[in-house]
Amino acid sequence: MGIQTMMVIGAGQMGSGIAQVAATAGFRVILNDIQDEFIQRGLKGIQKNLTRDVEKGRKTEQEKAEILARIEPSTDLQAAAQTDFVIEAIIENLDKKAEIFRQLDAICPPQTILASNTSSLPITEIAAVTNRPEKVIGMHFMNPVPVMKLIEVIRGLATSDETYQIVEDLSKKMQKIPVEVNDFPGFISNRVLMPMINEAIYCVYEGVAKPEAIDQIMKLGMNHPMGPLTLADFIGLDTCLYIMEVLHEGFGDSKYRPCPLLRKYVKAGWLGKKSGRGFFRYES
Ligand SMILES: CC(=O)CC(=O)SCCNC(=O)CCNC(=O)[C@H](O)C(C)(C)COP(=O)(O)OP(=O)(O)OC[C@H]1O[C@@H](n2cnc3c(N)ncnc32)[C@H](O)[C@@H]1OP(=O)(O)O
Ligand SMILES: NC(=O)C1=CN([C@@H]2O[C@H](COP(=O)(O)OP(=O)(O)OC[C@H]3O[C@@H](n4cnc5c(N)ncnc54)[C@H](OP(=O)(O)O)[C@@H]3O)[C@@H](O)[C@H]2O)C=CC1
Repeated sequence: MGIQTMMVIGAGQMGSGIAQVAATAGFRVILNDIQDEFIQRGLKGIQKNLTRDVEKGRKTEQEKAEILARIEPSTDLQAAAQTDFVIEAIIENLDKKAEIFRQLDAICPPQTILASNTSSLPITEIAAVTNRPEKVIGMHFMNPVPVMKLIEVIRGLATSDETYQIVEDLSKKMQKIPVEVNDFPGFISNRVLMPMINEAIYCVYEGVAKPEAIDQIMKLGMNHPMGPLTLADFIGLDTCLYIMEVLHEGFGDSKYRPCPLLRKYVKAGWLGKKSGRGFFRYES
């Protein structure tokens, strides 16, 4: 199956990054969100990244213009009827994702593959709301999408070999490296990463050290490019909390309990970099 047109649903930090790499790989991309304002914000980010590529001599002005011209904004989910492939990147909420997949199943032609960029939610359950579970798969990009090489590809219980192969080929076409995992809460990436971040938050909560010190220890001592609290702010504290809740509920093990300080920050609207404040402060 030759993929020509894809839809990316959710123009937040992940969706806009995915649209950028897909358009750069030559695909026509319909970038969908509930409000045009969010799409315009996503497009602005893509434009900024491409301008930096031009300034650094990695792309020409013409290539930049061609990539941007391949991205079409749309607030109408019905536009998915024209697509061969859909990647959903809305907020990390099972009911909201299931609702989108239910609608997509009714809108899209039967051959269209429906992928989710979920960080932790069960692909098998998302697939089960559709009449095409063999064509539903997890395609988990890492943040920042234009930079990070990995795509964690998650096979739901019913995902077919053909669907897996198409996603593996597509990932390579987007200059990424796909790695296959099975469908368990948090998959591999966030089952390993998020408890470390949660533990770093417990260290703040218990007054073991200041956020700056915790990050410095992990950067200088473990060679992490970002400390865990800066990384949590970068991912989004709401997303971190949702993922911890999925791990906690999915495994029923208290070792995954989200730190109360994480809950408090999210309730206060301190979502990290995207809201201007999390463990650290950011200028918009
Ligand atoms: C939650 C989940 O479900 C899964 C996840 O995604 S978990 C998060 C996974 N991501 C990480 O762990 C990221 C950890 N951090 C890093 O790797 C690095 O800090 C970083 C790549 C983000 C930035 O690197 P840095 O060396 O500190 O900064 P900087 O020199 O500004 O950037 C390095 C390059 O990345 C690019 N870059 C940085 N941030 C970017 C962004 N948001 N978008 C696009 N490009 C970006 C820069 O342009 C620069 O490119 P060139 O050198 O080619 O010009
Ligand atoms: N942040 C990260 O580091 C990573 C996140 N992910 C996953 O990617 C997904 C998106 O995360 P991220 O980009 O960070 O989140 P953001 O909050 O940046 O973006 C989510 C976007 O989806 C929009 N949205 C919400 N509901 C709908 C809907 N029904 N239809 C269309 N658009 C909708 C939101 O609009 P509004 O603002 O109005 O809600 C927002 O623009 C999540 O599943 C997350 O777990 C995966 C890898 C890494």
